[in-house]
Amino acid sequence: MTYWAEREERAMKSSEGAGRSALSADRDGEKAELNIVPAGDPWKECMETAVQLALRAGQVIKKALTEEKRVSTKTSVVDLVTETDHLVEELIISALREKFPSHKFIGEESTSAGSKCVLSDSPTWIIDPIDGTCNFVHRFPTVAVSIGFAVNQELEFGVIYHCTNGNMYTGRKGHGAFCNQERLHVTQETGIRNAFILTEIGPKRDPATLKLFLGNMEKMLQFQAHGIRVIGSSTLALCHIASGAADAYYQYGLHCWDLAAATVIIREAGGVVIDTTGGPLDLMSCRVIAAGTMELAQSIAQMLQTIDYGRDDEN
Ligand SMILES: O=P(O)(O)O[C@H]1[C@H](O)[C@@H](O)[C@H](O)[C@H](O)[C@@H]1O
Ligand SMILES: [Mg+2]
Ligand SMILES: [Mg+2]
Repeated sequence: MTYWAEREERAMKSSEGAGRSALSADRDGEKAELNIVPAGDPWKECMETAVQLALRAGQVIKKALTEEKRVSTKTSVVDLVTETDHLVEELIISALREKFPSHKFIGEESTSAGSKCVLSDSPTWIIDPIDGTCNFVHRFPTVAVSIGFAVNQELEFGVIYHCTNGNMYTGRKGHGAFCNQERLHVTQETGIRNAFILTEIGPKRDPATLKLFLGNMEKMLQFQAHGIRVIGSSTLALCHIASGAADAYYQYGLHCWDLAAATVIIREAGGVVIDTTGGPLDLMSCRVIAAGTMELAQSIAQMLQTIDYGRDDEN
């Protein structure tokens, strides 16, 4: 059992059930003996709370994975959402609002319900309650909860919890990135040839989009990339870049709540996260390239045909 799974079990035993916020687990003496949050960190308490809430959310998601689900669709017939997505987002945001009433929140399902997706200078939590909902609906165990945090529009830390294998990925600006207790480092691959590349399909399935998506994959393979994989969770795919399990990731059609936490984790693992044009990352642009090296990221940028998914902050 992983370190975090053991902690999760202890947290569960010290509280009355998954419904209680992680904060009460804290109050029951399950103080997080976290060594991933450096001393004197101004956002220490926030990051510790994020880890506790990710553990709590992970319990709810893991339990619901094999249960019957009520599934509905959002922007397309393959863009799925369940009652657990809503429950988990409400659990996380209500607990954070209670502890940090002046903070702002961007959540995938709140945004989908019409909340404005705007990143101000206020301390802002950027949350994907279940990343990999299509996987979740099909009981495919690659699902995560992602909690990012920004202040003055700068990403400060990220927490991504793999709900079924217990891997807790964390990154704090200027203090490194970890998976459980292990420090993360990206690869040093510089060329597409021999690279192991991850991507995601995105929710559009019209013929023109599919042609562009498959065309981009074809180009990578023509340049003799060793492999391309689509795992159905952009945040966990991005964590694989941070851990060195893959060399690069690109996608059109993800969102700021897929990117926020993972961007800190990759950068703190020594990697780069940029726009698909090769310029600086635009968190709201619904597109990204991440890689262990800037050379590899730029090579991919030169290759890609753009797929337009609009912006998170345009509505
Ligand atoms: O909707 P969730 O939170 O499951 O996020 C997924 C996106 O919906 C996909 O478009 C995208 O392709 C990725 O799979 C991403 O993880
Ligand atoms: Mg989601
Ligand atoms: Mg997502």
